[in-house]
Amino acid sequence: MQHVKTGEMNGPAALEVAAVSYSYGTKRALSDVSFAIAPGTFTVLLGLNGAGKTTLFSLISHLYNTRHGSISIFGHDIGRASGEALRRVGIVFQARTLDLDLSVYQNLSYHASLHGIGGREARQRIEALLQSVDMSDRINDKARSLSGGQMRRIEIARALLHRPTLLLLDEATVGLDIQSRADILAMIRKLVETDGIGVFWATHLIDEVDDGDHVVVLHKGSLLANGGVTEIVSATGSSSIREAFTRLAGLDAATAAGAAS
Ligand SMILES: Nc1ncnc2c1ncn2[C@@H]1O[C@H](COP(=O)(O)OP(=O)(O)OP(=O)(O)O)[C@@H](O)[C@H]1O
Repeated sequence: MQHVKTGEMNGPAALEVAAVSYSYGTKRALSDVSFAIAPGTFTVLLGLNGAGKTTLFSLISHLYNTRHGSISIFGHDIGRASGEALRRVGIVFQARTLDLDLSVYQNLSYHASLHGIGGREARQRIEALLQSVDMSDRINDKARSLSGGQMRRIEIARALLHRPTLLLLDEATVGLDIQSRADILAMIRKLVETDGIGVFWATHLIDEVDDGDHVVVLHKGSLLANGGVTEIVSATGSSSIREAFTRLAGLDAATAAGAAS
């Protein structure tokens, strides 16, 4: 297997993962993973099922303790200064997490109050965010009545309520139709452009990667590449990111094709 590491950064990284390993009992899920992502960029965490993406997200969000290695967010260590680190992060988990029996507004205002945001301020933020995810007309509807894509939009709005500077999304488009997938991805890319929010987008879908993206390639718990798409493509002597990924992960054609859709 080839390994590609590229890219330099000045100042504190939005996210720095240093020599992180994690095991479930005897099952090794992450092996000595190190990379950093710059503030305000769209970075793709690309890996097939079982690569370790959700495990890494669980460590970054402090659901699991990092026992080997360290993780910091804008220079704040997730173990030693978890409050400082986590208030800069918004997270959309792979599994659906809305309370189906509450309205859209109630789901969001509950989350706002967890962050100490209440009253008129909460209402204003909720209305502005619902507008930006194009869901204003559903504010009083029960979450249960929304489609999968609409629920994802509400989860994204919720993750942005406390104004994080780094947004993590774990397989955010899973289970959605092609149009909803494209809409959600475009919406998130626009956030990076207009609001300067950094995004760390985990996916197994190579067609979600754009030429200008930073990509972190994870395979069977190991980091295989970390850099710009064009850097990774040229460093592997490939003609596309799909071919680069196939080469890096040592995949056969059938497995690589499965990463397309
Ligand atoms: N709770 C657990 N107990 C034991 N092994 C686990 C557990 N969770 C994950 N694993 C294993 O750890 C490895 C990484 O899993 P992880 O869910 O992090 O990968 P992933 O890239 O998110 O995959 P997917 O896209 O399928 O969610 C896999 O081999 C998986 O079987």
